[in-house]
Amino acid sequence: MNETAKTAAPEAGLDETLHDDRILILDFGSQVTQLIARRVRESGVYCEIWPYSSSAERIRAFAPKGIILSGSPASVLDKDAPTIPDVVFSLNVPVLGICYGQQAMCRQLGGTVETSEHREFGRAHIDIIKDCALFRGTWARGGREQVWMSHGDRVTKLPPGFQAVAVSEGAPFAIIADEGRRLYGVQFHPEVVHTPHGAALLRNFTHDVAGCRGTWTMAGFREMEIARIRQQVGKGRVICGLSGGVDSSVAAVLIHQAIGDQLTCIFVDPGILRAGEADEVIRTFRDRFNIHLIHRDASDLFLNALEGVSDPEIKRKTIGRLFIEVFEEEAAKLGGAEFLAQGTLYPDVIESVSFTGGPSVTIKSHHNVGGLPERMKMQLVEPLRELFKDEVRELGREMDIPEAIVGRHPFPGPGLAIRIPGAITREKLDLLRRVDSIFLEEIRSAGLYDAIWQAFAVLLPVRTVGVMGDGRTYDYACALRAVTSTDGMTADIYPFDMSFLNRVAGRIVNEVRGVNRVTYDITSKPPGTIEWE
Ligand SMILES: Nc1ncnc2c1ncn2[C@@H]1O[C@H](COP(=O)(O)OP(=O)(O)OP(=O)(O)O)[C@@H](O)[C@H]1O
Ligand SMILES: O=c1[nH]c(=O)c2[nH+]cn([C@@H]3O[C@H](COP(=O)(O)O)[C@@H](O)[C@H]3O)c2[nH]1
Ligand SMILES: NC(=O)CC[C@H](N)C(=O)O
Ligand SMILES: [Mg+2]
Repeated sequence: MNETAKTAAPEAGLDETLHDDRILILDFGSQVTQLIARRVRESGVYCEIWPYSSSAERIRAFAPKGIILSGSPASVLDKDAPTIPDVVFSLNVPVLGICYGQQAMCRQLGGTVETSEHREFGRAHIDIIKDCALFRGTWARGGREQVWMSHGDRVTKLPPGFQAVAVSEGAPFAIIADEGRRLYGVQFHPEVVHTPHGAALLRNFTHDVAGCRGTWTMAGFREMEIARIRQQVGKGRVICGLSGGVDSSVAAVLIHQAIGDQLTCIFVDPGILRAGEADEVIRTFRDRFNIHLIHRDASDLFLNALEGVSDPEIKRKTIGRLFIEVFEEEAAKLGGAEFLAQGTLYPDVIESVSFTGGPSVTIKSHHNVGGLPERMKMQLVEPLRELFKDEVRELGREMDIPEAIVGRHPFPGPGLAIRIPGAITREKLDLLRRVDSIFLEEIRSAGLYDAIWQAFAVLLPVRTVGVMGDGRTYDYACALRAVTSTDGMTADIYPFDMSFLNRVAGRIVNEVRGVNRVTYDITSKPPGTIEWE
């Protein structure tokens, strides 16, 4: 998805000694590998996800204190099934195999795996038959525990040195251990919330078994990153596209702390922002930070280029290209800049190195990435490329960035243009701004803003018949969308009370002349995406 991330990924590892407690997660393609990383980070331990096919040299150089093997859609019984690199077992560090990871470990170390009649998907129970370092303090012998399973294969014979420590109906070897070599395997998924004590189990692995101290904090990260930015940039000049959103604001403040006046931020008004947004961003930033900020009104440029464009991908690419053009123009006015700062986050990096390796399908081109590397003369500075969104927020709070910025819902660079299916017009933009403001105003006054990941309105390209004040109307319909999420990769709809939706719909139809119908989008992601285009 993210070309820039592709270039960042190979050396995404931290070479500093500040965080020498690190766990390596080898990805075999499970849908939930990212959750393993989240749980490990939450336990205060730095970790990275690498493809299972990573080279032995890289793995050795990373010097992990422990290795976790993810699940996989593959079966170890498949011809050409992915295998665990030998180096994993020669580093003398603890290893935890999860589901496929357990099965592959068993097979490679001399056990047997078979396809089972007794497939388990979803909630299951395991019986603990022995005590084990992996769950010391959490579970004990004799207990019956709830876990989440998703497997068709199972281990049927253990490799030498291993013992079963827990069993389930479908998996006689639900947890296995070779305590001497510190090798562990679980058939279930401790990383998902449906395994209630899964996080504690992973914490036991990283802390008690692997001996990590849990020193990964945002304060430590900030110091390390400031040093790294200084080293990369030297005396060079950096420009940072500042949207007022969480990622670019946190990146800008961090870079400013590192290199001060060598940084110039550029806020572009592309004419597709929400009501009052440009003023608000400029005011908040100028009041609060002493960072050089250029405000460029490029609304005519963007709106003229988007005239008559109805294809979502063409809209996105046009917007992406114009952003770069404007950044380059502004950089030239400053006498040139060697670096462009971006708020790339870890999910972008992970997606680009996913297990399949090959090009994944393009669902949508994010405005700030498509074609960037070939065109750019500037080198990228991406200080947040190892963080998840909630970590970025924590870092922002650590640096005293106001809650109004840190807690903001994400807003996409292509803005309202991708919330008006079909060609956009100034009239439609104006209608959508008014609908959107009412929706957000009501969300704020109901105290729901922070419980929602992102909320917005979409102006539909359909007119419907209505009756108002005994007269006929023939106006636009709109859709409201509100979702919960932790990283934007998957999302659930926010379950508003009907009375809330009623109130919002009533206000929209009464106050926005030109809109006479309101719907609520109840599609989760997947199968939908968050934005409509
Ligand atoms: N109006 C804008 N002016 C300048 N740069 C922008 C603008 N909109 C987006 N960008 C650039 O595009 C990048 C990606 O946008 P994105 O929306 O992912 O991040 P963000 O706006 O910083 O944070 P958030 O995800 O919270 O909205 C930003 O980090 C910023 O560098
Ligand atoms: O800066 C951005 N430029 C883009 O081109 C873009 N497209 C989607 N988004 C945001 O990403 C998250 C996931 O969105 P989707 O489910 O629609 O892909 C949601 O938070 C979206 O708002 C974008 N952000
Ligand atoms: N979730 C997994 O790792 C599944 C592994 C393997 N595909 C199985 O069905 O058992
Ligand atoms: Mg944004």
